[in-house]
Amino acid sequence: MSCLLNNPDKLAKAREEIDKQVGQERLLEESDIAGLPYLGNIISETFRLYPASPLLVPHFASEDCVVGGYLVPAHTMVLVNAYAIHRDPNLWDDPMSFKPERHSAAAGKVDGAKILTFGMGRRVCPGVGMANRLVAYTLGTLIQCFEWERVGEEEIDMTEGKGITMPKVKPLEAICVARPVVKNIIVS
Ligand code: HEM
Repeated sequence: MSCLLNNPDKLAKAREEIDKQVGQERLLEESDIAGLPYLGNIISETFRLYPASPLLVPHFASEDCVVGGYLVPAHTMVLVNAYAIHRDPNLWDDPMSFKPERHSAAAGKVDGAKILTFGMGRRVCPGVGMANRLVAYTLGTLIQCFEWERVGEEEIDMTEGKGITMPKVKPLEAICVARPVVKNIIVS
């Protein structure tokens, strides 16, 4: 939501997609999510720039192994810096910009190996499907039901605080105004 408030054109595009696909007469449902690719692109782009677990979870080499050409001796703790990989200019065009369009089918499929928000391989997060659905369902419903605006002219402060899940230093404050669907649902 912070990224969208700093990029109102992207928020408007997501709202248009939801209005076209779902409308204002009923609430968005889980089954609508597959038909909302732009919403999915927004979530992928947010997970790229702000992975909730930027160093994933510590791994431990039980025996000597070679990863990407580097010897990892037995009993070494390995941390994967997903945050740095997701902002690596060798991997991403204009890496610091919030561009959901880069994940679109039209832009070509993003190599899944470049996005490590949920880890990868044998210990990949088993909750990935549930997490993606919940985030899409929640964000999609917030966009469908309310007009969102920044409190003032200033951009939302995205400064990252201390902590393993990268909290924002300044919690998000925003203005929301109910859209017609809220009245339609409550009245009916
Ligand atoms: C946005 C939400 C979530 C994010 C970003 C996330 C991210 C991660 C990451 C980075 C790991 C470590 C992968 C690794 O070892 O390299 C992990 C592991 C795990 N996650 Fe999630 N997760 C999310 C939601 C969930 C949900 C909803 C569940 C359960 C319903 C879940 C259950 C687990 C479990 C059990 C593991 C340990 C897997 C293992 O070590 O074999 N996660 N998650």
